[in-house]
Formats: sequence, structure tokens, C-alpha cells
Amino acid sequence: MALRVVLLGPPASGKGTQGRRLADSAGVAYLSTGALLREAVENGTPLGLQAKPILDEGGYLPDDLMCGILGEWLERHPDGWVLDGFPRSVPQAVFLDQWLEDHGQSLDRVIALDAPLEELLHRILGRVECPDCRWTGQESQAPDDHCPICGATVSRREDDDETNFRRRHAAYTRFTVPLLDYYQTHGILSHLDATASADVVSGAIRTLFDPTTAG
Ligand SMILES: Nc1ncnc2c1ncn2[C@@H]1O[C@H](COP(=O)(O)OP(=O)(O)O)[C@@H](O)[C@H]1O
Repeated sequence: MALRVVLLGPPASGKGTQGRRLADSAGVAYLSTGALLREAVENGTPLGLQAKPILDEGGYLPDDLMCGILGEWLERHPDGWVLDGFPRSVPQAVFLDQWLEDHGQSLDRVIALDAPLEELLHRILGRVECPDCRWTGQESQAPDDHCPICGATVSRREDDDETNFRRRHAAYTRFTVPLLDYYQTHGILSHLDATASADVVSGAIRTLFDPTTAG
């Protein structure tokens, strides 16, 4: 089935971990817009040069730019996806709805991963990312700094310091939290407690798509 899911949640709420797991189990594509931008920065592409100062400051890229990137990506992935990091604002959500309507597609579910700021800050300070496969997790999950998925050497993200995290969290509150109301009114939003372990959250997500438990 061509599952189409959007994950919402503040920085370090587990969107990357859960997004990959859900995409793998459903056999659909996974996109992290943050990982896409960090790769562009590392490769020094024109997009990366534009994104770098914004990522360094913990702000959001312009909606028009992100909608252009997404439009191209969605064209290449007609058979379903899990989106982590898009939409991140109401204009981006309006763009996505219009794009889906124009292409005869629809969104199955929006999952909001909820966690308090203190828990997120704690996670951010112990978080590492793989430069090759973009796996993200805690340092304790990467023995001897090796990625558990591909074995490359992991490192902290440049933007994972407390000041940058607090700015990203503020941007999330200002631009992304209004999306919760937007999707609530569309009747496709599910809130999950993201303070539980990754496996418990994955189980809760599976339950959302399990026809035997669907009400
Ligand atoms: N849809 C988007 N619109 C604007 N900026 C974005 C978008 N997606 C990613 N970004 C930029 O990439 C950064 C990193 O995103 P991400 O990896 O999802 O990190 P996190 O969720 O941990 O903050 C964001 O803080 C923002 O600057």
C-alpha cells in the first residue's frame, strides 16, 4: 500500500529513528529534509551554501525554497513515503495538500511526537549522526563511534549545542506548532508520547496502522 505519513515533533523527539523504521516496515521512501540540507552543506552545493548560515543560527529555510525541493522529491517518489522535517510551517502544509490534490494522492496520517524541552535537551547533548547513511542516535548506541548501520565513524551534529537547540525549539514553537491545529482540523493527526523508549514508540506507531486495532 502506498502509505503517506508526515512526522511532526520538536528537535530530538525521535522523528529520524521512527521515520526510518516506519518507512522500512511499510516499504516506502523516507526523507529527512534536515539530513538532505546537512549533506548539501557538506558537499558545498549552491543549496548548501545558502543553507549553512541558517542551520548555524537554528532558523528555518524559506518556505519557497523548501517547497521547490519537496516538489521535485515527491515527483520521484510516487509510491509512498514518510516525511521527517516537511512540512514545518502552515504554508508548507498548504503546498503539500495542493501538490497531493494535483497528483491524485492523499496523506494517510500525521504523527506528532510529544516530549518536554528538558528531555529533548538531554538527548541533543548525547546525539550523534553518521555522515554516510545519516543514521542518528545516542552516543551509547554507536560503540567506539561506529555507526550501527554502516560502520562509518559517527560525530556530533554541528547544530547540536544548547544555544542552537533552544533556537530551533523556539522556531518549532512559532512555525511548526500551528501545524498541529491545521492537521487536527483535517482529522488525520495522532499524538504520541515520545518520552517512551524508541521500541515502545515504534509499537504505538504500528498500532496506528494495524487494521485489527483501528477503531
Ligand atoms: N521544511 C523545512 N523548512 C525550513 N527549514 C528546514 C526544513 N527542514 C529542515 N530545515 C532546516 O534543517 C534544520 C535541521 O533539521 P532536522 O535535521 O530535522 O533537525 P531537528 O528536527 O533535530 O531540529 C532545521 O533546524 C532547519 O534549519
